[in-house]
Amino acid sequence: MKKENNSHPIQAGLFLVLYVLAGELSIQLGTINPGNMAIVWLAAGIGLFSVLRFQKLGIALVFIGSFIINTPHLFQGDWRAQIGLIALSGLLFASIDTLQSSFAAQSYLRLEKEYSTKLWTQPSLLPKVWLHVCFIPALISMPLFIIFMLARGLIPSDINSIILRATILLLADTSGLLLLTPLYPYLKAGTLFAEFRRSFWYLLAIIPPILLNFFVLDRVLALILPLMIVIAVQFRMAATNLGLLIITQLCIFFTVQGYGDWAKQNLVVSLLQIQIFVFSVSLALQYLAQAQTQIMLHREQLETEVQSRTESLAALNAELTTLATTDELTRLPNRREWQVKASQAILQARRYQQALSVMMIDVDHFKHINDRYGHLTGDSVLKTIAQICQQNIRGPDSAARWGGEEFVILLPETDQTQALIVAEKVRLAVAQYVHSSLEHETFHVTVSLGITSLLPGDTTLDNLISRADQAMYQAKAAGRNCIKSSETLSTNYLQRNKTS
Ligand SMILES: Nc1nc2c(ncn2[C@@H]2O[C@H](COP(=O)(O)OP(=O)(O)OP(=O)(O)O)[C@@H](O)[C@H]2O)c(=O)[nH]1
Repeated sequence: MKKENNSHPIQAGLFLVLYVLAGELSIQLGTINPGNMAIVWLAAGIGLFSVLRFQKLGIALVFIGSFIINTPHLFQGDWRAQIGLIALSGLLFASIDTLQSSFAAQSYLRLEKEYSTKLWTQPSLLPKVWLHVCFIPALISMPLFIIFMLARGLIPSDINSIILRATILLLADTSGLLLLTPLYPYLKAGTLFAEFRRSFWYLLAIIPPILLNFFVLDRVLALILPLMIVIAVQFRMAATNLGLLIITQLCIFFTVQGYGDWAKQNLVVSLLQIQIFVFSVSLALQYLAQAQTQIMLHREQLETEVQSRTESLAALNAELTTLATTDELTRLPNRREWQVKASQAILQARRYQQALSVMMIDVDHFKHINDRYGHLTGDSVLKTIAQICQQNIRGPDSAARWGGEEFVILLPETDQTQALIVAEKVRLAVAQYVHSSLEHETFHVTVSLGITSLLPGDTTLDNLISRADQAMYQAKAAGRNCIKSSETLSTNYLQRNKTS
């Protein structure tokens, strides 16, 4: 904040210098005499910047700047004799310039408030900016200048000469505003220099065709148009106006020096033609630059939209996949998902002649648990058993909810003996777990387990499921809370284990 305050007077001083330089450059490059009327009055644009940036101080800057530029050009003959009149004329000139800049700045702020960011991205708003910020302020100040200059005898009073000068004056002020106004948003954002650097080589490339036009062939000017179109499309508003500034200044300079196509005519007509050239080219290029900005913005919007939609679609897909493959209650893989995995595991086990076992688990007297403690407690029991199954298997194994109160476990690379050990771990863990009802009643639950292992004749998962199922029913028949294997060996092993 402090820095801003300190830099304020320095910045204001720089703007004053810039205003005077721009005005003097405009006068020195090409003027219509008598009357010292610049062809493109760049000071009008700098005046607009000053008022926009420094408000009241900016108005004072324009007044002082205009007085400094214009007063020396009002001297005619012996200045000592008419010093009072010259000073008064300088003050009047400065007042008209200040009025013009203030009016342009007010219109600019009004439009900016009305359209905010759209003001510089909507090509359809361009005519409005031209009219309100560039043309009307110039139109208001022009008659005042003409009347004043006629009164002081600074311009001829014949009607043709007045019309010509009025037109030149109007176009000069309008084009000064027109070329510089679009640069203000960049100046405000502090990105003008960066924009200039970005487009530097393209802007430099404009100069050779212009030199060629004025020194070698008169028609080469058309060459810069494709280049300017590229600049407008590639770099948009700031570079377009910087390019237009270069073109305009060089065209005025060389024409006044007597070079090129325009110079062959009457100089006044030549300069008028340059003004018209500036207008038509500016209109087309500024429109193109803004249309391109709009296309870019639309593309960015579309890209963001597509990206966010792709992301939400991916999230939705992931959710759908989870829903399609997971059991909602226990969060274990569901039957379909497990069947796919188990079928693949069987293929692999057969291919590499590896062992594989399947375990079927059924909760004992689950109907009774539901009836006694309620379905919510029954659900909680199923979730706990699912967790116990998960906790007692290894990474490559896979537990799933088969349906209702039944679970399955796939045990790749596991033979009958190893499968029995896993089954026993599950059985014991379930039997030892203390469940609690909603009414805080505690109870135990047991499971009956059937296991089977892959046999050479097993071509499908159904073979194993059906054997594991039968073994599980045998466990139920044998009094529940026990393990039965589809092979006699394991039955003996378990019976031995149970009695021990
Ligand atoms: N709470 C709850 N109950 C379920 C769920 N799925 C199935 N059940 C119940 O589980 C019970 C299974 O009963 P049965 O098939 O008669 O078997 P059981 O009572 O466990 O008897 P055995 O299997 O012979 O020991 C039925 O009452 C079903 O309503 C579930 O997701 N939540």
